[in-house]
Amino acid sequence: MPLCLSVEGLAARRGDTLIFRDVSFSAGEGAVVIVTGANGSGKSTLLRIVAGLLRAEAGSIRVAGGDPQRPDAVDTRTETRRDLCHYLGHRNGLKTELTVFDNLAFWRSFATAPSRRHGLEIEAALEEVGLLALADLPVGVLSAGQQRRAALARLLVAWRPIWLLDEPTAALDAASDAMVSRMIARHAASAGIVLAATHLPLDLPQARALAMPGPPRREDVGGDDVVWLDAGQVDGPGAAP
Ligand SMILES: Nc1ncnc2c1ncn2[C@@H]1O[C@H](COP(=O)(O)OP(=O)(O)OP(=O)(O)O)[C@@H](O)[C@H]1O
Repeated sequence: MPLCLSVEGLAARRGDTLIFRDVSFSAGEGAVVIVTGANGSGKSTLLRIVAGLLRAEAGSIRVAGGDPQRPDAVDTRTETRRDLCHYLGHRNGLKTELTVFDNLAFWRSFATAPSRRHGLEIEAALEEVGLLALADLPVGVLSAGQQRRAALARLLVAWRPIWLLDEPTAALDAASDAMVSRMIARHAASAGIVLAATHLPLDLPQARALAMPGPPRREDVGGDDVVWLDAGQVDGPGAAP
């Protein structure tokens, strides 16, 4: 059965504020979903919840399907949602004092499931993002755009089926935007799933938009009487349907 990420009736609270509710979508292999919405509408929050970094207020997230016999060896019966996702947040997730190569060597060993096919070799990933010549420099001396490109190379050195990308083109020049579009298209074409929040239009004809609904009005959610599901009812990682 093909891999599928399904989000149903998701709601999120930050502090005392209900940021959004009733967010539902599903994304199968090859899907690219672009999350759109105003500043503060909850795009980052949504990605962090799907990544398993924040609890939802209500709703369910399921990753089901996958075929352990295929070369990508995705097994949603044994792997957690966290294992299946690559999350690229606003921060790059790189140690500034380590070289670009050593950062990627860490991510390659950390993010690769033992049974899973490997991603690209580090040199190939660096070539892909145009950083091969800078492999031996500490990340801290790179420009902001170069650091973002090194972070994008993280996605390539360990293959994980679901990419969760928060403003992946932040700090990148126009030519690099096209590189990100290419990376996303290639990942989708190799049975991956991409959920990306971005303010920039990416050149991805197959992408679908998921517009964040904006904060619910108090009268729409029943004022103080509203009862939200316990966050524990959100399905755990890798739950079967
Ligand atoms: N730790 C927190 N405590 C309280 N409120 C928070 C916290 N983190 C985020 N928020 C609020 O949650 C809302 C959603 O933030 P989020 O970062 O998900 O929005 P976004 O759509 O990604 O915004 P942007 O387009 O500006 O990146 C914002 O109003 C933000 O101020």
